[in-house]
Amino acid sequence: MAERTRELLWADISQIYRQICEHPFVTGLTDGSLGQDRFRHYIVQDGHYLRAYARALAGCAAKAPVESELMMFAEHVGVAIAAEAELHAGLLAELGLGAEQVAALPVTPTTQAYASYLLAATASGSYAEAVAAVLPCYWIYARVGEHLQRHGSPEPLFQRWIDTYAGQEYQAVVEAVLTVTDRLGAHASAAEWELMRRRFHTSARYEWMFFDAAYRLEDWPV
Ligand SMILES: Cc1ncc(C[n+]2csc(CCO)c2C)c(N)n1
Repeated sequence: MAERTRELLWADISQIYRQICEHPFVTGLTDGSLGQDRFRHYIVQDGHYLRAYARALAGCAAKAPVESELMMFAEHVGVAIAAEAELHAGLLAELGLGAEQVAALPVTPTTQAYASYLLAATASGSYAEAVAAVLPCYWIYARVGEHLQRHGSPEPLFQRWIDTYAGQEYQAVVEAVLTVTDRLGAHASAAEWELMRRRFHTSARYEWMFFDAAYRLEDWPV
């Protein structure tokens, strides 16, 4: 039997995934060496990212051909806004930042680029393209969460973040999206399959860049 879409897609980004696991931001979460300033940068930018991501998921929901998938993506919109916002508010309070201070911190270049890319891909592409674009966010975090859980973190703040993505509940969410992806890939034309691969690969690159931007405390150069 031919390989499933998920295996073909993952093969394209396995190198990027390894580079994420080896990135000093990610290794710093488990060995405790990640500075709080870098984690704070990440969490603030992630708040901005999640608001855009929720809209990208709403784009997937709007394009879904069946009600079960419309409901699934619509539920994930709620999760991205509510559950993660709660995690962020808790983490930011512990990092000494209030909601007003956070709102005053602008979107930085990589966040802007990734968010804009997702919104464009989900607004202008087919359903299959849209799902391929949002998939790395779900899938890479599930894999990174599992990876980090095996090591654990000496820093309770980092461990809380790890627990969110390594949990069974979250892993089941990702499996449901992968099931949709497999079906879309199996029915895609050659041209549409190439677009799915490209969207998936580009978003995976942005996932690496997102960690890297936080590590560099990225800001606008001008
Ligand atoms: C840059 C970045 N990429 C992925 C995630 C993880 N994530 C965000 S929303 C969502 C699905 C619905 O909850 C998942 C898995 C993140 N937080 N930040």
